[in-house]
Amino acid sequence: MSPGRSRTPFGARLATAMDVHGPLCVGIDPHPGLLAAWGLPDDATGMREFAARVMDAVGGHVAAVKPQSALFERHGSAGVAVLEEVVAAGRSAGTLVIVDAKRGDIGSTMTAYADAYLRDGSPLAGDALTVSPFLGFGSLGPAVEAALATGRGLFVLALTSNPEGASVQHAAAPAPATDSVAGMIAAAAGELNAAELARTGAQLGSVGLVVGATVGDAVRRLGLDLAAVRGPLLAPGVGAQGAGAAELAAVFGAARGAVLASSSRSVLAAGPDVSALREAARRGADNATIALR
Ligand SMILES: O=C(O)c1cc(=O)[nH]c(=O)n1[C@@H]1O[C@H](COP(=O)(O)O)[C@@H](O)[C@H]1O
Repeated sequence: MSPGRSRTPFGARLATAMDVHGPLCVGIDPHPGLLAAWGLPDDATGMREFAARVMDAVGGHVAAVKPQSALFERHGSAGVAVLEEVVAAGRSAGTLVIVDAKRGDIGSTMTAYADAYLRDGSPLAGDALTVSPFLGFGSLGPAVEAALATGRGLFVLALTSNPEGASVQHAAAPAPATDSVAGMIAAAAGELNAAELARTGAQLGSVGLVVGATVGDAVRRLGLDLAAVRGPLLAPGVGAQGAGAAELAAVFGAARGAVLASSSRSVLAAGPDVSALREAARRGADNATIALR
């Protein structure tokens, strides 16, 4: 894939990858407990072997992988070097890499995060980045600009899978708006996608949302029109956090065609055997395909 402005936008690349492999993203979360279960040391060498096995198993076989940055950062620069290797392995395998670093900062420092995670040639730049809009959606401007300029994508936290998220994300926006905070985030992403899709003619924009598969009836209760976002909807919470096929179908309704279900521990628990991992990912993708049909 050639870097730079000529690259097909992330939303279009993700739509193709989901068509080919099914709507599953495999999270690469080297938790200490998983390293122990795989007989690996809790250090950078253990994480390197862990990540290499996951990439051997699923690289070229799933729509996307999502390395969780904090779990690599635990081992400092040696751990971050392993994260960089995962990004490079995804590129070699032709598998989209969503770096889950949940970055968000005031504009001037957001520019530096954008440079680290969304610039061609940066060793930490995958195909998309998770970002936090809770310093104001506008603070993400430098990331939006960098992502769209380089054919990358963003997943903006909107309705997160953890129970504590509701206390902020379900809150009503300040008057005169009537939307919830999550609704305002969805609307802002939708505006960016409308502009991108008007330019490119693609079906799916590059500014996605994170909406946990565990959020129950929140989408309906808050009146969110997720289909109107016209961007990908990353749905963590499938597997270890308790959501399954029924929850995926119920949470996303008419927007289900844009959903990329995400599972980490429930797939990784099948390791360390590479073929067992690949089989677990296959099963996850098949289940997501059926649930979101
Ligand atoms: O942005 C994320 O990836 C994310 C958002 C969210 O709302 N909930 C959530 O669980 N995640 C991430 O998704 C992964 C879920 O892992 P499992 O619960 O093991 O499938 C973790 O890496 C979380 O940090």
